Amino acid sequence: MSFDDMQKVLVADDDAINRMVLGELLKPEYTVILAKNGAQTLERAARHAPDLILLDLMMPDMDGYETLRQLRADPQTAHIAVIFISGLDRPEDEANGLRMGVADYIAKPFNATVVMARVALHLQVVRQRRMLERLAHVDGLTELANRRRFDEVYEAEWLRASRSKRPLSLALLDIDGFKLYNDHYGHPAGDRALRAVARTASNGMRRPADLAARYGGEELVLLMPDTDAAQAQQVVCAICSEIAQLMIEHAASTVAPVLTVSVGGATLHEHGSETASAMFEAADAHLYQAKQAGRNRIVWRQG
Ligand SMILES: Nc1nc2c(ncn2[C@@H]2O[C@H](COP(=O)(O)OP(=O)(O)OP(=O)(O)O)[C@@H](O)[C@H]2O)c(=O)[nH]1
Repeated sequence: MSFDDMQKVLVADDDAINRMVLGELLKPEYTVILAKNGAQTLERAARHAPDLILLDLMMPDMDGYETLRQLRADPQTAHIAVIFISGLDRPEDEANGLRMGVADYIAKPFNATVVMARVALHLQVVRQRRMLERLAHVDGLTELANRRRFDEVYEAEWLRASRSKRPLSLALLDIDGFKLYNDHYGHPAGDRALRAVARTASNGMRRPADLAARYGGEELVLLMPDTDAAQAQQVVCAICSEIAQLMIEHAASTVAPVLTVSVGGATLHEHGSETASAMFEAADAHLYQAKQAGRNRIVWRQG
């Protein structure tokens, strides 16, 4: 396992000896981040995105409860698993912590083997949760985001664009004559071609906020926040050329000797007053026009 693959544990304790003991204990197996008070915990949690926080309940200035409340209030740190560590073995502290959603509660003085076992257990839960989230959001064949993920992101980006009056571009990309391709080369070859097109589309998206998703069958959707129509068409045009340059033979195509795609696009502009679904329908109508006009082309509208 490389250093980067190691899960990160943040140890928050005002007592230097406790920090050192816990740090030394965890260091062989995890990347350890130390914090000596609540404020440092919040700052380091946001900066390092640890997988788990061991949080001392009794700290001066900001105690564990308040630190936890502030961690939960920040979307960046809200989902980090927390284990409370307390010098007082009081059942009400344990109950309060669990009620506030902490994963576990360890009473001091702690036993090293038990601490390690509990940390390992909760980090395993974190890994499993991430895997489930990934499975729920990723399309198995193409490994692009799936339709559910796209719907979530599109809704959020559309609201953000309307509020900030920044442009938002959306493109629907559909393989030309894919039924003929499957009929001619077989379904497994169709799957391979679809994966290659998906990879090319995804590689062609340049910014971190861009999203390529599989919308259905052989239809992909590309979402480009903060991108105007001219910029988006440039990106999409480059992706279409890359797809043609894959030179995936398509002998049955009525369009070209290689696999091509058609694209319908729409851009939400500063003055746009439509809804997210109307914008999607506009892109879909343009895809239909691109197909009607002979395929292997892009039709775009600026709204
Ligand atoms: N191999 C493979 N084929 C798929 C997959 N999803 C959808 N398809 C096929 O894609 C084809 C889409 O057919 P149509 O909607 O008629 O579109 P088309 O043949 O591409 O024709 P145009 O889009 O009009 O150019 C169907 O034959 C589907 O079976 C998939 O995951 N793998």
